[in-house]
Amino acid sequence: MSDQTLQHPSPQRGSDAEPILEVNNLVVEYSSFGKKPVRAVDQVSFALRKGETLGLVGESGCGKSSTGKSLVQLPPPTAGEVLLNGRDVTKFSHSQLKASRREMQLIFQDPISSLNPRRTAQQIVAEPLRLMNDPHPMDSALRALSEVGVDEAMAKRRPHQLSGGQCQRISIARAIVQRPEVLICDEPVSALDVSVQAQVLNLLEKMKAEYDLSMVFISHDLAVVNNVSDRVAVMYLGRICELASSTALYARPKHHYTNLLLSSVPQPGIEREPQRVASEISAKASAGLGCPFAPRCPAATEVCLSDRPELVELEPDHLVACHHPLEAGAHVMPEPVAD
Ligand SMILES: Nc1ncnc2c1ncn2[C@@H]1O[C@H](COP(=O)(O)OP(=O)(O)OP(=O)(O)O)[C@@H](O)[C@H]1O
Repeated sequence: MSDQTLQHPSPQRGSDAEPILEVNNLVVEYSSFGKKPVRAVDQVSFALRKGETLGLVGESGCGKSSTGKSLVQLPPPTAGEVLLNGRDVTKFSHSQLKASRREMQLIFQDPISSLNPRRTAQQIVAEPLRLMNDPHPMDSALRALSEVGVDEAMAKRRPHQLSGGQCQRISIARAIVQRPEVLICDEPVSALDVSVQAQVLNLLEKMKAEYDLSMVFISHDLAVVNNVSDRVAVMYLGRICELASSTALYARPKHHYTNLLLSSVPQPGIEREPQRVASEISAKASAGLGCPFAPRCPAATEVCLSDRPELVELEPDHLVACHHPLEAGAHVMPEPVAD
């Protein structure tokens, strides 16, 4: 298989697989002086099963990055639990947190700016190894870099002398040498040229299999998320609105927002009508009650404006937060609400 072709993820992990990470009622708020705090993440709960890749998808600003960063306490969440192997990292002391950071590594979107510009690739990867008391950190760094496809000549260069794809390989090596159990990848390929995206995704897959990692994969790109994930959580305005296996979610979405996202992926030869929404529903929903998607939802009714739907398991391993979930086989654009 060519290095540019996307390989498929490992076989799906069953719902009985043990969770390595459990997130309960996570809230992230940003405060700025004299202003009302912005609630970026609102009561988000999910479990990451051992060995799986869980995709986190949604439009820009829905809270994906805030969720990912708060898992590694950068910054810590405003409320909620983050249980790594059953231990709540939000309650950790400074030294416990330092030790646990190794277990959960974050890969950032912009690889060049996430690396120290004054260090060579080899020094960057050697740094955590030194902290881990590796007796030969520079040699080990070189081996780790070679494993991710960075040769000795490139290892002597600084980030600005390398391409985005090469820098992302260095970020992956820096994370992997710390032998994490969980990798949180925040839009790891969206800043890269399309031609190198598949190479980096394949490298992540390879590292995941080799080092027995579990992964949270954050992206706004539905196609990328589908390719790499065992299960997918869809976020809308700070909340998870649907969570299911990638096969079920893409073939039989139950939430109208997931359906809208899937329908807006351009398909050759298919033109879709834009959705219209009743102005009365828009006005009521902007009061902040009920379902956050109601102003855009073609199926919204009174109950959607007054009661916030909880995320419930409608089918085995398929969770939806909706008062009027789509029936099986309804993966088409529903009729818009009349004005
Ligand atoms: N440091 C911050 N201070 C204040 N508001 C923030 C901060 N970071 C994020 N936000 C706000 O929180 C909300 C969620 O942002 P977040 O970056 O988590 O979303 P996202 O889904 O990852 O979007 P994107 O893909 O565009 O990064 C947005 O309204 C954003 O403006």
